[in-house]
Amino acid sequence: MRSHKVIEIRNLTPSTYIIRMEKNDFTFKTGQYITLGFSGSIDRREYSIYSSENDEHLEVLIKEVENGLVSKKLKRCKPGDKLDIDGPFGHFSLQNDEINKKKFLFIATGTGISPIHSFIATHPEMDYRLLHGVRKEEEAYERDSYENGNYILCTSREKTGDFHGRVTEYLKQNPVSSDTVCYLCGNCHMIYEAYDILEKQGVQLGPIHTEVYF
Ligand SMILES: Cc1cc2nc3c(=O)[nH]c(=O)nc-3n(C[C@H](O)[C@H](O)[C@H](O)COP(=O)(O)OP(=O)(O)OC[C@H]3O[C@@H](n4cnc5c(N)ncnc54)[C@H](O)[C@@H]3O)c2cc1C
Repeated sequence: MRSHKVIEIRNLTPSTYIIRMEKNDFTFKTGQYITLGFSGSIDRREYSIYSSENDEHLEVLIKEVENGLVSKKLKRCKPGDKLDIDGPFGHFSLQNDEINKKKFLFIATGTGISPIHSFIATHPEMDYRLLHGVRKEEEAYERDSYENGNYILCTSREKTGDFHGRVTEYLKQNPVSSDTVCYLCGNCHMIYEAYDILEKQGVQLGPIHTEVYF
């Protein structure tokens, strides 16, 4: 376990924030996650790494969960506080031999965009489309990080996104070519449904990568 000093907190919405920490000698493969909590506390939770492999600091994107213990506490952390990190963990990662050869479709709901942000920030030259499913437009976390036209915001509660409806509805109306490599990250309902739709569209199931948050 390592202790990392908080550098800054970036509030993206009233409930969602990014914690930037010192990286020290921590290394990870883009797509992996850490466990995070205040130094000395036994309460820790898993958070995907938002920053790129090459950034000089480490960032996580967190949504405060109603009645949540750790996501609420971390929202109150301040520059200079020490956080304990364990990891990196997980196998949600890109295949080196595919990165510059394949077409990618990333499908994320809510903060499930975090490891995808890390993929794209680490490999900005990738050929990708990103479907981001949220309730409201304000949850389009730092959409300027993605190349114009590659990011499609699907809003289910407002008509303010690029598409009004869930990512799964977008997928049904906009079929995917079978040579696409798909990565899914977010809530399990979206993942199960999107998986079925992609299977019916003939996308080989091997290259579908999933990460279920809870
Ligand atoms: C591999 C992995 C990566 C993750 N990466 C991220 C990430 O990058 N950003 C992020 O914000 N979260 C991420 N999570 C979720 C995170 O680990 C916590 O579960 C979340 O922050 C809630 O913790 P808490 O202590 O605040 O809530 P808890 O005190 O554990 O739970 C309080 C209540 O909220 C419910 N709940 C728990 N988690 C959620 C949730 N995510 N949404 C809605 N309700 C919930 C519980 O069922 C419970 O009723 C990830 C989870 C996993 C497994």
